[in-house]
Amino acid sequence: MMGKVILVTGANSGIGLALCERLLSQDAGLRLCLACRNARRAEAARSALLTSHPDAEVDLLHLDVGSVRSVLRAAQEVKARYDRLDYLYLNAGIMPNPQIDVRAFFKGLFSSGVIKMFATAEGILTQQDRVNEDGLQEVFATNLFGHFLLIRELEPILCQAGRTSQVVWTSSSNARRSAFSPDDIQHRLGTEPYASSKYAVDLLSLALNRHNNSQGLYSSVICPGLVMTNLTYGILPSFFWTLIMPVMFLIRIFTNTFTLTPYNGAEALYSLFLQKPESLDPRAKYHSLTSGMGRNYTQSQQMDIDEDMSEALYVKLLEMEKAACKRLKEEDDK
Ligand SMILES: NC(=O)C1=CN([C@@H]2O[C@H](COP(=O)(O)OP(=O)(O)OC[C@H]3O[C@@H](n4cnc5c(N)ncnc54)[C@H](OP(=O)(O)O)[C@@H]3O)[C@@H](O)[C@H]2O)C=CC1
Ligand SMILES: CC(C)CCC[C@@H](C)[C@H]1CC[C@H]2C3=C(CC[C@]12C)[C@@]1(C)CCC(=O)[C@@H](C)[C@@H]1CC3
Repeated sequence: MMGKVILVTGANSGIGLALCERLLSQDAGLRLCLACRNARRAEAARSALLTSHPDAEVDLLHLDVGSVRSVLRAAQEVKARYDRLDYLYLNAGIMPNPQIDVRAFFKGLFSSGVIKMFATAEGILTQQDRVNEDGLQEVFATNLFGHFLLIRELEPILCQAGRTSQVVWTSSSNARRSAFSPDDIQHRLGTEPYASSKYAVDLLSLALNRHNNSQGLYSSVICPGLVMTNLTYGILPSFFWTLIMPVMFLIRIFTNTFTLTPYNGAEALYSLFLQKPESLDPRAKYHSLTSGMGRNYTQSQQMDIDEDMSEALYVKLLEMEKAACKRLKEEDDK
């Protein structure tokens, strides 16, 4: 019989790769599937993991989570390869063209909300989104919709009698209700597509629990804190982050959300792996935190979400799923 199978999206770098490393260190008998869009980067990640865990079973799966066709293809492949899926880590994410509002940053620095600003980036960060080949907003498609389709397609192996499975989303403390509009779930009209997409992740996770717990599928969300990865190197160049690292360690004394390394950032993802899914709170976000002394831990915090909004989003996503599949079928029939 096949051992536990874990699929991680965006596994070739940053937090996703650190999670894979930590999972294999805990249990070398796991079967890991790295779902990545770039074959070269995926192969490099696999080699790195096999260097530290030579006997591990590490598979590669081509998945561009921002493309409907790629998601449907990848899901077929997963169902053909594995007869079970125990953990699905939905970690791939993007923040294109980020911009810091320098004036708002300095204003925030001398306000009572300074700690919150460092923990959530509220009011100082915007992005420029674009429309992808499926006609969807790219941030929404990558951070949320592609992952939603993947879950829906993988339901037959996620929801099996007598077994539980766990979906874990890498959300963010940047997720904010005021950045999300139920009438514009793709955030076509605003300048905070990242905050909107992560808030939608929080809402969707709640809806998934409502609809799927009875079939053994559980969903949770985590925030890794501020971590130095390719995503943050897109906000400020890596040399700048290195230059201000002493300041960052200083800030960590006041806000334990500056986890900084991918290993620390993966703490909450890893801690959920060690817990029974039934014992987790569907309304909580699990935060990776690191104290001023460098101690890693996970702490849960109640999310600012409600059932009605989460259900409304779920219904809209189901409609979009139908439309997307219909469109692809028509394209194939041509
Ligand atoms: N770093 C931080 O401070 C924080 C990060 N997060 C979240 O953590 C998650 C991981 O990001 P992080 O490790 O920081 O950044 P990285 O950029 O290092 O990792 C992102 C991963 O997602 C992959 N990815 C992006 N787009 C797609 C796509 N269309 N299809 C498949 N894979 C894709 C990337 O692949 P590729 O290498 O090909 O680009 C990469 O492997 C994201 O969801 C992010 O929003 C949340 C809070 C804070
Ligand atoms: C510390 C330095 C002197 C100045 C850094 C200022 C900003 C660039 C950072 C302050 C708070 C940071 C932050 C994020 C990005 C960089 C900051 C805005 C995130 C938005 C990165 C991605 C996430 O998902 C969030 C959890 C981060 C929240 C804090």
